[in-house]
Amino acid sequence: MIETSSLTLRAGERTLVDALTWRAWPGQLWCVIGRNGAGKSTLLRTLAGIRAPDGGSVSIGGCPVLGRDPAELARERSFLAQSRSDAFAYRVIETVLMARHPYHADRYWEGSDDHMAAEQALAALDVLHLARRDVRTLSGGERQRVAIAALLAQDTPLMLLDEPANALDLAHQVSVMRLLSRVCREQRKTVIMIGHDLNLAHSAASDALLLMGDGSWLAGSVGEVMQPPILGRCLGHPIEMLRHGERTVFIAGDATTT
Ligand SMILES: Nc1ncnc2c1ncn2[C@@H]1O[C@H](COP(=O)(O)OP(=O)(O)OP(=O)(O)O)[C@@H](O)[C@H]1O
Repeated sequence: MIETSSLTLRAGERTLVDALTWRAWPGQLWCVIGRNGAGKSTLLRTLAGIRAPDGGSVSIGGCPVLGRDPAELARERSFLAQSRSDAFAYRVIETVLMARHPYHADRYWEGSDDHMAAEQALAALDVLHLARRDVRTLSGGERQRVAIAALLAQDTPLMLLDEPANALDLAHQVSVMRLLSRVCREQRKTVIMIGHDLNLAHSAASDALLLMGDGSWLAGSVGEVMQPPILGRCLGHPIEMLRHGERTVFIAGDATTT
């Protein structure tokens, strides 16, 4: 479980998040929603313990994230950054095996269990066939799926993902959302992801945290907070919600009619 207490985040003169007191439980998949610059990535980095809060605190499993032993923290939470650069010619399998290092207390080399976890994660992301490739030769979407595979292989109770659907084609956007939803449900993990696609978010998430851009925020179940008037205020554009069979579909409304 991750929780924040009166968490405040600032950037220059702006308050991005004001006094966020919030909890996410095992089995929940939260989507963080807000317009560009609202503070979503800043929040996710703070939840991961990579950035210090400007006020308040973040705890994972009941212990503050700041000051935690890095190896211990890496067994508690994994983090997918919005972008990455590959300076070295690692093979795909090696980049995923690196995610297993938090489990190596007294050895450097990976064991057969690590190889199995890495290969299973690559297969789940449909990139096992790329295992021997130099990561620098991958397409943007392939590289993103390898990064998500590394997160799965890290096998932490809490997964934090900054725009996991970035660079993915439609089929992989849907399959990655289904995968995250499944690991949440079946393995009782907690997933917090940032996403700009309301339809993907609604299809996968159980809960949503809306950052309104002025420091205020709203947290609740998807049914409670993913409502057109609230989303419209959050995103600065009218949103319409349609029913299509069993599905809920969000579309951008006509700004000139409001
Ligand atoms: N060092 C800094 N000084 C001033 N402003 C900063 C600094 N670092 C970040 N910011 C600002 O903080 C705000 C929040 O940035 P953040 O990356 O968290 O936004 P975001 O909601 O993830 O946006 P996006 O949807 O574009 O990814 C942005 O307006 C950014 O320009």
